[in-house]
Amino acid sequence: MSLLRHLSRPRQYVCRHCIRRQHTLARGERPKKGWAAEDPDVGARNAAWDERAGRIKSGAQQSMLGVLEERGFVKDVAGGRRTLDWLLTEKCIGAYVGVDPTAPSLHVGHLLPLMALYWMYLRGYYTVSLLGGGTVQIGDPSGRTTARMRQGADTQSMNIASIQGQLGKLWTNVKCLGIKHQYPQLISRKHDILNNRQWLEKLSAVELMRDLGSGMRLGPMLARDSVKLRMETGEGMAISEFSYPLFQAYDWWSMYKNEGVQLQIGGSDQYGNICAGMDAVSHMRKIHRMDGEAPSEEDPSVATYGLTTPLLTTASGEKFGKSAGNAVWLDRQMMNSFDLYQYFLRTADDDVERYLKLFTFLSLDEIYLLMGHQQQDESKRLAQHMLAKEVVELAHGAAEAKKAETAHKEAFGHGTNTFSLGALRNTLSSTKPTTDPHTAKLSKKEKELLAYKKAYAASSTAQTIPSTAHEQSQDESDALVTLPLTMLLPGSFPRILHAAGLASSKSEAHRLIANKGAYVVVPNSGSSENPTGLQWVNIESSAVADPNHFLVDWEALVLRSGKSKIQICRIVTEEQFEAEGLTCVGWDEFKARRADIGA
Ligand SMILES: N[C@@H](Cc1ccc(O)cc1)C(=O)O
Repeated sequence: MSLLRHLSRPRQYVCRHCIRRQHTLARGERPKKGWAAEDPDVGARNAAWDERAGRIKSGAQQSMLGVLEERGFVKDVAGGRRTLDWLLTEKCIGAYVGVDPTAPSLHVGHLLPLMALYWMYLRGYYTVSLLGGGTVQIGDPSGRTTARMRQGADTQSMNIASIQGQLGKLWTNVKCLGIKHQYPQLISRKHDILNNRQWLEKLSAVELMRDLGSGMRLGPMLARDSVKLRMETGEGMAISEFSYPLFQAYDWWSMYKNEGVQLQIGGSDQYGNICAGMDAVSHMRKIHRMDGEAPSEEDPSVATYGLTTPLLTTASGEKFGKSAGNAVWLDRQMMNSFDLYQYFLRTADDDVERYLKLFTFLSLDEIYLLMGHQQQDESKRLAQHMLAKEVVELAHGAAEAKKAETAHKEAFGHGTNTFSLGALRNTLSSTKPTTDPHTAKLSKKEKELLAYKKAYAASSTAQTIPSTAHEQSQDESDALVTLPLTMLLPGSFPRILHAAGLASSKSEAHRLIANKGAYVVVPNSGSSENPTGLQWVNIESSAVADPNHFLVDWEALVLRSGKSKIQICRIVTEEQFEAEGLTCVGWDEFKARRADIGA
C-alpha cells in the first residue's frame, strides 16, 4: 500500500540546463532530455543556494568569481565576465578541469586550475577533475613547439593509473583542508573524477565529424599560435594533433548534457581549446535541440563559459614550478615531501603573498595577518613555512607536511647561521636500511610503477641536476643522499657537491665554491649555551680542503648551497655502499679513475 502511494507520488525532476531547476511531472508527462530524477534533498539544497545568492546580491558575501579574481586565479573569462558572475551566483553549475596523463605525476603547475576548481567545490558547486585517458592518445599541441612522442601502451596505462590515484588523493586532502580551515560543509558540494576514455572510445568517427566537426570553423583553429608557429618553423602538424580540440570539445559536450557542466577551467594555454569547446557545445545544443526548457539559444543560463588561470613567473622572472630547470612533481615517490617543502620555502619574499593566495586555503584575512608578522622579521620566513606546509599537506597529506615542517624548522631553528644537530639525528635515525620493508610489501605491478616513476624523475633531472636521492633504493620519503667514505678525499668538495645534487656539474660546483655560495656544517662547533646548534662555514676553494674533517657524528656530511638548499649526506664505508646496492652521481667515473691510477 505504502509502496503504491510512493509510486503514485509525482516525481521531482531537476533540469541540468535551466535556471528553474525543479520540475514536477504532470500526469502522463515524460521527463525531458537533460532532466534527472532528483533526490528528496533538492528542496533544501535549492533553498540554501537561493539564500546564498541573496547574500551575494546584497553585498553581504563575495561572489564565487569575485573570490577567484581576488585570489589571483583569473587571467581571461570566455563568454562574458558579468554573465558568468551572475550565473555562478544564481545557479549551482558544474565545472571541470582536464589533465592529460602524459607523465606518471602532475606537477605544481597543474595546481593552479585545480585550486580554482577546489575553491568551487568548497563553495558548493559540482566539480569534475577529468583524466584525459582518451585525449592523451591524440596529444594536445597547445603551447608546444614540437609533437609529443607516442607513448607505448604500458607506459600509458601506468601514467593513467598513477594520475588517477593522484587526483583521488588530492580530493581527499582538499576535503581535509576544507575541514581544517573550517569551510562550511555545503550539501550541494559534489566532486567526481571522470576519464574521457569512457565516452571517446565509444564515439564513432562519423558522429564526431557529422555533428561536432560541422560546427567548428577552420579559421580560428588555423589562427592559433601553436598551429601558426609549427607552420612557420616548417615542422608542420599532424591532422590528429590539429583535431585535438574536437575531442576536448566532445568531452565538454558529454559532461554538459549529462552532468550540467557549464564551466571549463584551464591554464592560459587552454584558451583556444576552451573557446572551440564553447562553440561546439552551442552547435551540439542546436542539433540536439535541448531547448525543451531553455527559452532561446542565447540564454546565458544555459551557455558555457571558460576561465583561464595566469602563467606564473617568479619575482626573478623564472617560470614557476621549475627547480633548476626540472618540474616540481606532486608524486611523493618522484619528489619527496622534504624537497617539495624546500621548493616552496625558497619562495622569494616578493612572491610569497601571491602564492599563499593561490596555493593555500587560508582566508585572505589570515594571509594579511601572516604577512604582517612576516614583515616584522623576514628572516624567520613565517609566510614561506606556512606556504610550504600547506602545499605539502595538499599534495602528500597532513602527516607528511608535519614531518617536513619539523625537519626544516629544526634545521633552520637557530637562524641560517647554525644547523641543528637534533634535526640531523632525527633524519638519520629515520633512514631505512637496504631493503626497505615498505617496498618489499609491494605487489609486482606496484614495484614496476615505483621503478618507472623513479626512472622518469631521474631522467627528467639528468640533464641538469642529477638527484642521487632518486637513483638510490632508499625510502622515498627521506631527504638523504648516501655516499661512500672513499669518495671523501682532500680537494673532493666539488665532486661531493655534484654527487649531493647541489650542483649540476663539477665545474658548477667549483664556481659555487669560488662565489662563496657553498657551505658545510662544522662538527662540535656548538656554543656552550647551545651545544647542538652547529655552525655553517664557507667551503674553501683550496685543493686540500678535506670533507673528512667535517664528518658530524662520524656518519654525515651536511652541505648547503646558497641560503637554504640543504643536503644531508649519509656517509658509509665502501663495502656497505656496495652491499646496499647503492650508486651515486660520479661513482662509476670515480671508480674508473681510481683503477686507472692503480690505487
Ligand atoms: N588539453 C588539456 C587537458 C584536457 C583534456 C581533456 C579535456 O576535456 C580538457 C583538458 C591539456 O593538455 O592540458
